[in-house]
Amino acid sequence: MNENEILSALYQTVVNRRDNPKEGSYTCYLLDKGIDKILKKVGEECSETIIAAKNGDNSETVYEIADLIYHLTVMMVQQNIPLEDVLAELDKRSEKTGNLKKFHTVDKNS
Ligand SMILES: N=c1c2ncn([C@@H]3O[C@H](COP(=O)(O)OP(=O)(O)OP(=O)(O)O)[C@@H](O)[C@H]3O)c2ncn1[C@@H]1O[C@H](COP(=O)(O)O)[C@@H](O)[C@H]1O
Repeated sequence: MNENEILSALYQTVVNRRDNPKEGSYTCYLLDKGIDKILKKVGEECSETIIAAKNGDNSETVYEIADLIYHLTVMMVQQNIPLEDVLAELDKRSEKTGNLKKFHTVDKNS
């Protein structure tokens, strides 16, 4: 699969699982459990990503980032957030450079 298509294919798979539940699907299990379970998993995978990065273990970090992206995708579908909205927001930001001042005006020492 083309690298640029991977995120949208994952998103579409999750939408398909929501619309056509499949036995044995982990995605269906999460969607069935609901938002609290999904957010708990997002938090867990986020923490595991942080720990892997802190340990300097890049292959473990890559694995945890993939877990995090998957669980964020399930969250987006559950919340009816189109992938295009996130991509559009990133694209909008890419038009602007030199953002340091705007984001760091409060504490000059941090
Ligand atoms: N990318 C993923 C993906 N990443 C992680 N996982 C699953 O996420 C789960 C997380 O594991 P954990 O050990 O943290 O959790 P657990 O103890 O198994 O379960 P709980 O804590 O959630 O109860 C594992 O079962 C992984 O297999 C994923 N499951 C599915 N996908 C994608 O979703 C598609 C559809 O999968 P199904 O919905 O299972 O058909 C797959 O082809 C993939 O593209």
